[in-house]
Amino acid sequence: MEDMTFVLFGATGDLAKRKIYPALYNLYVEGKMPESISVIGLGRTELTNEDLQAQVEEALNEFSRRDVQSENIQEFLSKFRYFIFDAMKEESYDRLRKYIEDRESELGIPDNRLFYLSVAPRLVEMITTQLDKSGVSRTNGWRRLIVEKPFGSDLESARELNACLKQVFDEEEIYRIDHYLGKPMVQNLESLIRPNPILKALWDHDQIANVQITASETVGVGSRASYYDKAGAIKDMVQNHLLQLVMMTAVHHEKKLSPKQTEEKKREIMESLQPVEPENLSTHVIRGQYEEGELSGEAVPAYRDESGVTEGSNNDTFFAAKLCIDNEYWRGIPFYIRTGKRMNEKSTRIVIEFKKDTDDAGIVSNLLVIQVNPDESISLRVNMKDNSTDQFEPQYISFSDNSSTQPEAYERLLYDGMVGNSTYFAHWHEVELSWEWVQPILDAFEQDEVPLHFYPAGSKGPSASHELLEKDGFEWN
Ligand SMILES: NC(=O)C1=CN([C@@H]2O[C@H](COP(=O)(O)OP(=O)(O)OC[C@H]3O[C@@H](n4cnc5c(N)ncnc54)[C@H](OP(=O)(O)O)[C@@H]3O)[C@@H](O)[C@H]2O)C=CC1
Ligand SMILES: O=C1O[C@H](COP(=O)(O)O)[C@@H](O)[C@H](O)[C@H]1O
Repeated sequence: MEDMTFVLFGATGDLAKRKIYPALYNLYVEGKMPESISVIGLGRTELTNEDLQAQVEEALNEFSRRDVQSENIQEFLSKFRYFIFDAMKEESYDRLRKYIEDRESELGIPDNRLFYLSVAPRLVEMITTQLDKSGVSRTNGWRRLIVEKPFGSDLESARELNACLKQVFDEEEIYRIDHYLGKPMVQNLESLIRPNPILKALWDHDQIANVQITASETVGVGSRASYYDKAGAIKDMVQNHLLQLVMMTAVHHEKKLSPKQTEEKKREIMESLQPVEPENLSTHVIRGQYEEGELSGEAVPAYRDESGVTEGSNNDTFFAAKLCIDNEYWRGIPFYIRTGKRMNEKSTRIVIEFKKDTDDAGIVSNLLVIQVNPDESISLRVNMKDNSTDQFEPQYISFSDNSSTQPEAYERLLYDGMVGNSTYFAHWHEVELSWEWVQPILDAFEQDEVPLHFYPAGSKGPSASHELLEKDGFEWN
């Protein structure tokens, strides 16, 4: 890997502490870092280099999947420098350029620069424009920009943001993070299907009855009401993570695909995704919000009673929909997606339900269950006869790998960013097409044209989401 400077905007923030520092540390321990790297953390808070290094160490102790090793921690921390920086002040950028250049000379490294914008979306345009104007991003070596979610707050703002980034960086240099693409099981989808003819042969509308993608959470809005009450599940989870899971599941892997081919296939999936017709909005889309309820034996408040939520808010904390992909593989096969906060379980999974070819008593459809989160497993539901009762009973053939040695999503994505592999980042066309699919639904939510269904906290979501599948003769698995 080439030596570089890693410029972290938002070095004092929550994401840096919980995800970025642990990811960098684990990469370092595994030897997946450049020989020589300059990490420059930026923020307005007045810190010294030593203060930042102490904060990084504290974050590692709290959040790293691997215990901090006394023999290497000092060397790791010595790579970090802190630079006091206000993104809104133009003069900060000239000073930053000089600071980066001085450190590059000190370490004798080339001007390869990775800019990670772990800051509020409102700062992204200003930072990108000023990086160019000040020359910070004009390098002889390579330069890359990692941008956090959310990427825009609707179709128009996403296009504006992208236009701004494109004035400075080429698409190949922009790495839009969607941490679901960093999850090992999502990255393994291709290697699950392609080398297994038994699955590859079944991966289309002749054999599959429906696909179900669930991302349920037990947490509520927590302390994020100021953001979440405007975003809702649709912007927070659906426009990005769930639609990425749809793309990754629907891509066909007849042969090994190059990153570019994967990108094109994902784009084709989104182009084939049918918009929800206005007359189907209230039947194919379910908007929900949690009421008070119980989780792990504890009473939890209704969304509307959570701190920071607007009184009488109609924000969606649950979203389910029926999607149709009109291409040769998936025509006629519904994809059902759902996500919600304050559900009965934390689980992200992709379930492929196969068609039944007999209605014999006790026979159930075969299911391939790909558990993405929190545990990773693959299981296949098959029909087995119980010899003692002579009845069919569903049985599961399962494989799971829950070892803590697996690199986490941010580790994988940061590594890819450092080596310049953008396969598991969201490319602009995917992001734009996702917003295009979501936008009419967002508009309908804003106009209150889609009913809001309430569900008790700790439940499986509103009954309307179950009816969505029952109408088609299915149920959520
Ligand atoms: N936290 C999370 O779990 C997740 C976060 N994200 C995204 O990551 C990004 C960062 O989130 P998070 O870390 O939670 O946010 P925080 O509010 O915790 O941190 C914001 C960071 O931005 C810095 N900052 C704010 N204003 C300025 C400024 N004018 N100039 C320079 N630095 C500034 C702050 O530093 P200082 O105050 O010192 O200036 C701080 O380091 C956001 O886009 C968020 O949507 C995405 C997924 C999950
Ligand atoms: O991006 C987000 O994801 C988390 C859920 O992520 P997971 O990896 O725990 O499944 C969600 O809680 C959060 O609201 C959202 O912003």
